[in-house]
Amino acid sequence: MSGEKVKVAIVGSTGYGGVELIRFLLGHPEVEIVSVISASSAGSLISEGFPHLTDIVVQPLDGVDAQEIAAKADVVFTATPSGVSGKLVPELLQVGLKVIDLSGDFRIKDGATYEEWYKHEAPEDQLLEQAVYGLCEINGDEVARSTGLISNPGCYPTATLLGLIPALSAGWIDPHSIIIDAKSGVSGAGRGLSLTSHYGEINENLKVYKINKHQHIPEVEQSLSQIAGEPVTVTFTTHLVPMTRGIMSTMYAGLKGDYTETDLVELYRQYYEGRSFVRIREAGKWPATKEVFGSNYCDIGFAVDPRTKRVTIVSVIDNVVKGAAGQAIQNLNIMMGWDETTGLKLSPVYP
Ligand SMILES: NC(=O)C1=CN([C@@H]2O[C@H](COP(=O)(O)OP(=O)(O)OC[C@H]3O[C@@H](n4cnc5c(N)ncnc54)[C@H](OP(=O)(O)O)[C@@H]3O)[C@@H](O)[C@H]2O)C=CC1
Ligand SMILES: CC(=O)N[C@@H](CCC(=O)OP(=O)(O)O)C(=O)O
Repeated sequence: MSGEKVKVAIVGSTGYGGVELIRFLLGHPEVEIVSVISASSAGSLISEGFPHLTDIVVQPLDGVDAQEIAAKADVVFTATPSGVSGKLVPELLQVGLKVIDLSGDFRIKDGATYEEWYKHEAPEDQLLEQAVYGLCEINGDEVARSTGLISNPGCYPTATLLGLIPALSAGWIDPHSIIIDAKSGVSGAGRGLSLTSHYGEINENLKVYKINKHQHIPEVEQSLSQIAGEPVTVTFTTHLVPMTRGIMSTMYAGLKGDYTETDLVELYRQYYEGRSFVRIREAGKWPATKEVFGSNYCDIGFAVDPRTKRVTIVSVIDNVVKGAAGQAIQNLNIMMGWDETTGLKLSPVYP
């Protein structure tokens, strides 16, 4: 491999976010994966747990050691659970690594709010301040100027914020009327075993969970409040659906004028002009999760009800790609000054 490639390491490489990072980074022309890391399986091959990577990833898993990672890599992705990232990331920054963290630990700027929703200690204020919230299409400029810590957005917030921000920022919707009804496939819960994602519990079932208690609520409210210039609260309800990948966020808001679906399509197409990964459906057409499966796209469609003066916005992503690994690589691309689509130009898997 070329010595000029950027050397990357992946902590949490044995999780769903980690293996998806491997899948995309193997095809990325500017990077070399120098270390795949596991806290529990160091020394073994990743293909023991993931046979689909047999003969593809042949280097044994490394242990979690900041100095060793820094000796090999320039950039490290931490695809680790919340609570774990909060403790590990400061060590990685201290040894000079650039870090892209996939957990929720550095997304909330206010430590007390983080502790209220995540139920464990927040990282230091200085790091929360330093972390750039990497919602690429909205904060790309900040990502490009980052000093070394990117906090990758949550899966639900990515679909939701990309769906709401253009209308909110144009002043077309009432910030106090927003209701979000979001649905996710089970891979959103990670690879760990739990009764919730057990086949017999999820197959032929539709479950609502964490009503008014979901940890992504303050993340969504933080961004919407910044855009609106005033505190915004949302009703946010999450559901688990019997599929592996995919998020659909269906959002309802009161319209502040007689805007049509065609107006919304035009507004959003202008807002996301030049951004390859957001696709706006024409008036009267709505996206489905299969239309983004395995890809870094976020597809958005609208319906306006003139009777209720409300708009319904439908936004879909693949939670493991645009909601995690794909957006993390998009952030790497922007941080390094590469085209944001580098290594990510895969069309969705269909059917
Ligand atoms: N799945 C998704 O759709 C999304 C996930 N996220 C976030 O991304 C992160 C990773 O998620 P996901 O891959 O789904 O989770 P998984 O549960 O599938 O994987 C997490 C990985 O973290 C590793 N890990 C656990 N404890 C430690 C530790 N103490 N030190 C180092 N590594 C550890 C584990 O590997 P090992 O024991 O081998 O080290 C495990 O493979 C989480 O914070 C999650 O919330 C964000 C958006 C979407
Ligand atoms: C289906 C499912 O269980 N999804 C998870 C998403 C977790 C996640 O991505 O967590 P952070 O973004 O906060 O790190 C959940 O709802 O908690």
